[in-house]
Amino acid sequence: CSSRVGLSQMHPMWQEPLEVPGGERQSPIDISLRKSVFDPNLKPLVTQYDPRTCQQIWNNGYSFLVEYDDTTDKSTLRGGPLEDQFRLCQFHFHWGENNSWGSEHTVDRHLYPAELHLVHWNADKYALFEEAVVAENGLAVIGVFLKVGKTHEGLQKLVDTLPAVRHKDSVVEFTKFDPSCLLPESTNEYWTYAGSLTTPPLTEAVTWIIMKQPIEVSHDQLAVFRSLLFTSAEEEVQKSMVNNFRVQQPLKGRTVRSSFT
Ligand SMILES: NS(=O)(=O)c1ccc(Cc2ccc([N+](=O)[O-])cc2)cc1
Ligand SMILES: [Zn+2]
Repeated sequence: CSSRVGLSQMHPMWQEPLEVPGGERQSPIDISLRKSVFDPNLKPLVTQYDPRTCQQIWNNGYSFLVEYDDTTDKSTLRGGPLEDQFRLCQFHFHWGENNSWGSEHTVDRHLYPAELHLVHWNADKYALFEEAVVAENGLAVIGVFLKVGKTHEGLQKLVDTLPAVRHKDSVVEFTKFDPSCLLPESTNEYWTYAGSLTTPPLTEAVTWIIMKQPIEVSHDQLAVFRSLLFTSAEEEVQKSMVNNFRVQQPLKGRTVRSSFT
């Protein structure tokens, strides 16, 4: 998908801008269980992902992105808090240097070792990803927490490809991958709130949908994530790609809704 737009200004430890102009709905946030509000009108999520739209994996110098062909409505998300149909553009992860931290969102301040983001844009309202990115609620990102446990069989195909994209700007073909294998069994229990991209350009265009149930991956699978590099092959000093998460942002009066009591 075309999320390559605007990535050039991104570099590993990009300086955290103190305040994004009009930053009233920044992400990530801490999800407080007692402050979230059950909304009985929230619908079940409907994902329809076609593995044939999976194209490649790209190390963009901040994470690795699995990119999908989003020129048709073959891989879509609708339902949940969403009014429109959204197209899957890419998914990527954020993780730490060890298993004690790495997620961007937290639940009652609980940190997970990693977090998956499935990025979708509103194809009912916009013709291109680039348009949706700057539009209020042009994007919908599903967040899934990762915890250390048994090996995730579906993830292993992806993990085996990572050494081929060790350096920044490397790309490798990656096909026939169905990202629904990375969703928890129950996708009916989630939190949702209005937020932003967690990396530049930090635009406030995202409806966040955070799954309550984490997925389990093995210690060794996470270790392969950490073998990736922020730096390109030409650079003398190689830097391990770890801690690629943003610090938590103020809620600023926003309400986090839950689809469950
Ligand atoms: N971490 S996250 O909030 O899910 C996230 C999702 C997608 C992107 C990719 C991206 C989104 C938009 C742009 N842009 O408009 O220049 C550039 C890169 C960046 C960050
Ligand atoms: Zn992300």
